[in-house]
Amino acid sequence: MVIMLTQEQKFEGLIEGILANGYGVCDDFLSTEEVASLSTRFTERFDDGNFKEAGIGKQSEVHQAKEIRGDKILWLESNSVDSSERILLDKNQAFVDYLNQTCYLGIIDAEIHFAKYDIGKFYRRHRDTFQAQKGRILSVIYYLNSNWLPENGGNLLIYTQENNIEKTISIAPIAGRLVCFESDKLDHEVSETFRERLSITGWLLNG
Ligand SMILES: O=C(O)CCC(=O)C(=O)O
Ligand SMILES: [Fe+2]
Repeated sequence: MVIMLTQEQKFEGLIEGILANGYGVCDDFLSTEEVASLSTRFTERFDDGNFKEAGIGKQSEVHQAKEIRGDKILWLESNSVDSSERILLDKNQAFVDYLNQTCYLGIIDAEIHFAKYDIGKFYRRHRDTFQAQKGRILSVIYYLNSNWLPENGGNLLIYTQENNIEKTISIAPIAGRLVCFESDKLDHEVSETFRERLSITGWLLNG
């Protein structure tokens, strides 16, 4: 039997995960139709030619960054009027409102980008609050990859501590899934992908 969760139950599940383990995972956070609409928009915007190689700090460091991360990104405008982008921005905002109401996180803004990893690309182990990225409290990643198979690689690896022993959690970037974790607490990486991998990554900011 398929159990359909309400949006509120999905938010609760994510928050429980973060409190218990440091990260939350919610499948079907985006519906099949929403994934399709966002994927089409993603491709349109990529084809416009405005995606940039992602950096790891200042723009001048993009060159060295290639050893560390290989994705191409495009930032979303928070006031976008595109209907597909609004689906994502409004759902993200609904989650922010719920977090603020129930956990008093004081989130006042979000920065969100499309990210495309071509075959052979990866993002080495890192934390999301390096250098000037203060104010990031939660990282959110929405995945858009239908029919993702284990042999496609490209997993999000999250490193957690259990009784001082490091544990690696491997999460596949499957369509509709949202992963959320505290930006300053968890090391994570994207393992090499063997298929084009599309996602939308955001940071919820309290300053
Ligand atoms: O795409 C992912 O699974 C993680 C991406 C990531 O860690 C980042 O952009 O900082
Ligand atoms: Fe990250």
